[in-house]
Amino acid sequence: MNKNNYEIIETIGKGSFGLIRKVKRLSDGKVLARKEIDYKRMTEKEKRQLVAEVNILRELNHQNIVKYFERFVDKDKTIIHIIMEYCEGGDLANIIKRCKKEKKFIPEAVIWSFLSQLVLALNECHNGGSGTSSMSKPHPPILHRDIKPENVFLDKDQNVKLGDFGLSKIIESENEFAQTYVGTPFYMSPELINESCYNAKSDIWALGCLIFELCTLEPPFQSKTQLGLSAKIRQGKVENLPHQYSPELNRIIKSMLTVSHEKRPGTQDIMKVGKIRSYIIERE
Ligand SMILES: CNC(=O)c1c(C)[nH]c(/C=C2\C(=O)Nc3ccc(Cl)cc32)c1C
Repeated sequence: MNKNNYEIIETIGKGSFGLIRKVKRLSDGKVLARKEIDYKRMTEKEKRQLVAEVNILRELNHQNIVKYFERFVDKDKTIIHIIMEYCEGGDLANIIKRCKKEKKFIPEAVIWSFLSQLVLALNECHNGGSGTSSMSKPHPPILHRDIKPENVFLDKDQNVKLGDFGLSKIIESENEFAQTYVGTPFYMSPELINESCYNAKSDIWALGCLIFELCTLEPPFQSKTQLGLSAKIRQGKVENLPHQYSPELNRIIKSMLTVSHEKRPGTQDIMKVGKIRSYIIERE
């Protein structure tokens, strides 16, 4: 297969990496998304990360992770094309933007549904394909490392899809951790500010920030300066959610924003929480 097997419908996203296009597969008319990455100016390390991203996507097969179909390289233009599932609902950053504009909060039931689906997606990554609704072959733990509203997508049925593993990493050995920090400063965890290692609980922190932002339409920690932001993250004081949200939702978000990553819950702890456990049982 090559890029001529697809017809471009429109450009749907732009990022540091390149473009995301909505395309139609000519063989059967299926609508898909094509991420186009120009590797011309990439360092060897960035090229290795790009190969890692594709290899990770190929390993993961889960209904809450964007599905990978194929990839091909256009050597003349030094562009790699990654074909993935199309998510008609776009990303959560746009949902948050629209809610702010319309001064509307997201209903609690939707928040629980998004949280449950993302915990299942992260469980798939962290626990090597052993989780519920996993269709992946067993694989080493995978850290996403850049969970944020721009990297979470919705399909036409309001199913949530964790996407863009552009900064993700396979942890090949027990003692291996991702060393350098990457990702979004707003969602940077305390352990990273203290120059510790990025680990699975750092993804949980970022997920807690994301769910908090879905409820309040603002990130939990904000400052005009990186220094001020780091101080607030280290302090870990989390405001209560708006009154229409339940104490149970407040509790689970605050638990995910526990400063000590050792005391912070992992995916399997969160999956035991009432409403999430019910969601999982109902879905099986
Ligand atoms: C304005 N753009 C959109 O609403 C939008 C839509 C309808 N889909 C997307 C993005 C993706 C999409 O539809 N499938 C994807 C697979 C992987 C990645 Cl990294 C991104 C996507 C976007 C950004």
